[in-house]
Amino acid sequence: MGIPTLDDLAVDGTTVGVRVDINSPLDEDGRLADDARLHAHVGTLQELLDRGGKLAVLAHQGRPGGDEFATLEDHARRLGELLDQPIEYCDATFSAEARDAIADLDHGEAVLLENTRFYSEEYMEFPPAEAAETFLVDRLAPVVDAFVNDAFAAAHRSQPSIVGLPMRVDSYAGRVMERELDVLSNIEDTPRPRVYALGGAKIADAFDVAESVLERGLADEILTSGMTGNAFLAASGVDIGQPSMDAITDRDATAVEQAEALLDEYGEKIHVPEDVAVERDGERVEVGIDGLPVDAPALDVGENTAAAYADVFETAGTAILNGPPGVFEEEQFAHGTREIFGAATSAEYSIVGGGDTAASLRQLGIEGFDHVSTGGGAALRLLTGGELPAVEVLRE
Ligand SMILES: Nc1ncnc2c1ncn2[C@@H]1O[C@H](COP(=O)(O)OP(=O)(O)OP(=O)(O)O)[C@@H](O)[C@H]1O
Ligand SMILES: O=C(O)[C@H](O)COP(=O)(O)O
Repeated sequence: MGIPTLDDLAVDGTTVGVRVDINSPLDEDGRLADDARLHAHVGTLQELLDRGGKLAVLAHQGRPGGDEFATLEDHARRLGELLDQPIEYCDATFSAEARDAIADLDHGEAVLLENTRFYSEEYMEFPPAEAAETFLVDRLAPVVDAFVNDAFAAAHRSQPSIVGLPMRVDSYAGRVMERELDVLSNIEDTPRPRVYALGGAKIADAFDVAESVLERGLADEILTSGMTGNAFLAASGVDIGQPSMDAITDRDATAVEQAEALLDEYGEKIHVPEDVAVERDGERVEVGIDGLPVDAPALDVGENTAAAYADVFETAGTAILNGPPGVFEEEQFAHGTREIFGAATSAEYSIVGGGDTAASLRQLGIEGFDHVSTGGGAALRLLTGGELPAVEVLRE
């Protein structure tokens, strides 16, 4: 992998800054609604604690002004439960109070510092050398002996706690980062045929993935669903109806043209839904292509599409999933997600990327994947052949 890992770090007795990504959905009371990302970092944190580290843990939650912009107090409580030892919470990130909390740590103890994004610089993107001069880095670099970046899900952000600290402190990839890079940087070594199931509502991201993996010869089949599938259906010449078209063009005004261009060039590899499901009088109603257009948005693929896609996975070497096939949050439109994602586990090797995609698996209780990435945007960046600033700076 070419970057230092925890195997290269002499932990005992040292103070280690650890960047994790525990950015999570919150409920109406601002409490954690899902702790999957906290679970993911338990291995790295436990290892560092067991090896005698004093851990200053850094993380962000939400975006300034957003509903999920919140303190990390509840995260510290939950991390303590998961690690079976109290994790101190400090309501400061790099002030004297935070630095004192770090200085007071004993071997095998950890403090979770406050949401890094409470400080404006942490929500800006900088080249690493400039990030190294920010206040957060300037104040924290002198009080840690080493830095471990385990925040794969934020590795596409060139922000101070991600790219600035490694410019000033000896730095290492944590176990989550190491595993994600091992899997997602080596897609070309996975068994064929390689099938990508691209759904969800981030149509532009799905097109980027499709274009990149088709151009690079990585994809043998692409199964389109969700709003992405609706756009491909429209691009294939089917009148899907105004409500579905509006939903697509609200997201991306040129979506249908982009889908047309992909179909023109790679049509034989791209599967388009053959039926959809809409809501009528509160009920799920299946509509075949012949029944389109309809005056309601298509919120799921239909049963025939789900069955056809499930068949493709029967003989797949690798299944790569990004974006749920329907509005799985509503039970009546979860059918496509349940069937298609459920069938994907029959591929020899299966990988899941995307925050909502992973959440859909947990919600529907679908298990058996070889790798469920903690990352959304970061995983996509790797799947489309891009570089991650957090990783580049660990190489230096
Ligand atoms: N036909 C559809 N119409 C509208 N929304 C849909 C449809 N199918 C799926 N969705 C919605 O897509 C959303 C998830 O799509 P998204 O592309 O954001 O997934 P993701 O890549 O896993 O997530 P993220 O990028 O946030 O990590 C879900 O909330 C789901 O309800
Ligand atoms: O959830 C994510 O994708 C990461 O935590 C990064 O969050 P951001 O998109 O708000 O930078």
